[in-house]
Amino acid sequence: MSCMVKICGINSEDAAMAAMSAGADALGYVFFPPSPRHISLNGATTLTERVPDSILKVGLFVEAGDEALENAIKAGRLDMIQMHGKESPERVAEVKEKFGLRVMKAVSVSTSDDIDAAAANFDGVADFLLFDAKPPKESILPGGNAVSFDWTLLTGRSFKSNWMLAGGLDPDNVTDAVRISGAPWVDVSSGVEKTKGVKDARRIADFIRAAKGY
Ligand SMILES: O=C(O)c1ccccc1N[C@@H]1O[C@H](COP(=O)(O)O)[C@@H](O)[C@H]1O
Repeated sequence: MSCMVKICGINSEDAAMAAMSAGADALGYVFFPPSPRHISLNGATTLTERVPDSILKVGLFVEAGDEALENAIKAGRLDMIQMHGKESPERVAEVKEKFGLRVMKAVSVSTSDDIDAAAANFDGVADFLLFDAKPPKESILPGGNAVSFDWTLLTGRSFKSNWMLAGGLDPDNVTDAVRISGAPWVDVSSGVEKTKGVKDARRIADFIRAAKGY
């Protein structure tokens, strides 16, 4: 078992270095001010200078407008836009066309109907689908809540778009998550932190080792 890994919520040089030296395939920058992982445009510019082109730089946005996208794309030299709000299929297609970048659409999952709806609306429209758990009612964040969903909902499913599994993954459960779901990619934030918004180098390394089956 081996899969590709995105470490999300990278907001310090230590975190970026820990992820890259452990073998991360993609880094995520959160451009959503309410998040404890939020990174400024200047912060993204500084970090990106240390990231080789071989590592995918993904900007996470929640219902962002064109100007915010444009500024962050330039600052972080982004390769992919992660849309983690209630964006429509039309908006996904528009952003792809306007900015010429890959787009990943996050989908909140609690039942198989949610996966069917995502497939109907976004499969083949977004370059990547990102299956994440539905946020708890009290959360102000649409993701990054350390909540998982039933991975068997994805067992045996295939999509035209590439896809990632997210939500409550950590070094202890990612092996099972990949085996059960068949995910080609995993995405993690909370599960590799020591405190909210602060990444833990050891947990990042353990997570990547487990996901890739080293
Ligand atoms: O990480 C955040 O703060 C965040 C904020 C707003 C939307 C999404 C966010 N994170 C994404 O949520 C999933 C699951 O994260 P976790 O591992 O359960 O903490 C992941 O795709 C993050 O990129």
